[in-house]
Amino acid sequence: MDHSIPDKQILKSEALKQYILETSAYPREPKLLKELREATVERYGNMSEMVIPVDEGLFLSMLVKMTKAKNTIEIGVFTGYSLFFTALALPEDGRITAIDIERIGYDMGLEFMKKAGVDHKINFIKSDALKALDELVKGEKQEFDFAFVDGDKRNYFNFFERLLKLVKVGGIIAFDNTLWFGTVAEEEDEVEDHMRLYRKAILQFNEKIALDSRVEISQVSIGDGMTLCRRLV
Ligand SMILES: C[S@@+](CC[C@H](N)C(=O)[O-])C[C@H]1O[C@@H](n2cnc3c(N)ncnc32)[C@H](O)[C@@H]1O
Repeated sequence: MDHSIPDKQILKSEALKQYILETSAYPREPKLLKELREATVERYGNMSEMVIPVDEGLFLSMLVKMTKAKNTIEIGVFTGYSLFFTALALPEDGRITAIDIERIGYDMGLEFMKKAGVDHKINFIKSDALKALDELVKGEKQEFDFAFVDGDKRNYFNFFERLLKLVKVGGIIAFDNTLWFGTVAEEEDEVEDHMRLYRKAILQFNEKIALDSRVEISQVSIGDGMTLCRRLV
């Protein structure tokens, strides 16, 4: 009999992903978030895949609560599914600065956030994220406790440099999609052309961040991969 320990690869199949979603994620998804997720699928079809999965949303919510974050920042809003999770997790006087180059998706999500009574926590900035971050760095000093980055993969390291100035020492900067649909572990010629540009950017980002002594990191195998960076200096 083979008693060897199997690989620590948790998601072996699509069926296992569905098991996680159906057993522990969907039953815990707040009603208005479910409505927003479904409305996003209806309006955006395949593009709705950009939204973080429900289990990752629940993880994000728990991170915000565990770190007792009050002032947070998000890059890449789309229809606001991850933003909504964060806004619900924040205390009543919490604040989230949300940046996206487009506003149309946010406006759709905002209707659901208003119904939940959390819209007052959100400061939406319609801008290219790098430009907005540079302005925040130059502007009146403010410290964020937590950051979630989910937009413009090519600029992840540039965002990281700015966020290191904006997030407090001990604060968390979380980067989404750091496994880029699993393509980080595939050869370039196995990867579809339209996925290659961001795959390359994510590969470079992952290598750089792994060696960066200014942060402690943890690569979490949830959703499409989430890398947590805790600022050390
Ligand atoms: C993956 S979606 C965000 C999904 C969202 N976090 C969620 O889970 O519901 C990425 C978003 O980043 C935005 N984006 C892309 N490039 C950007 C840039 N340079 N500056 C700001 N936002 C950008 C896009 O408009 C898009 O809405």
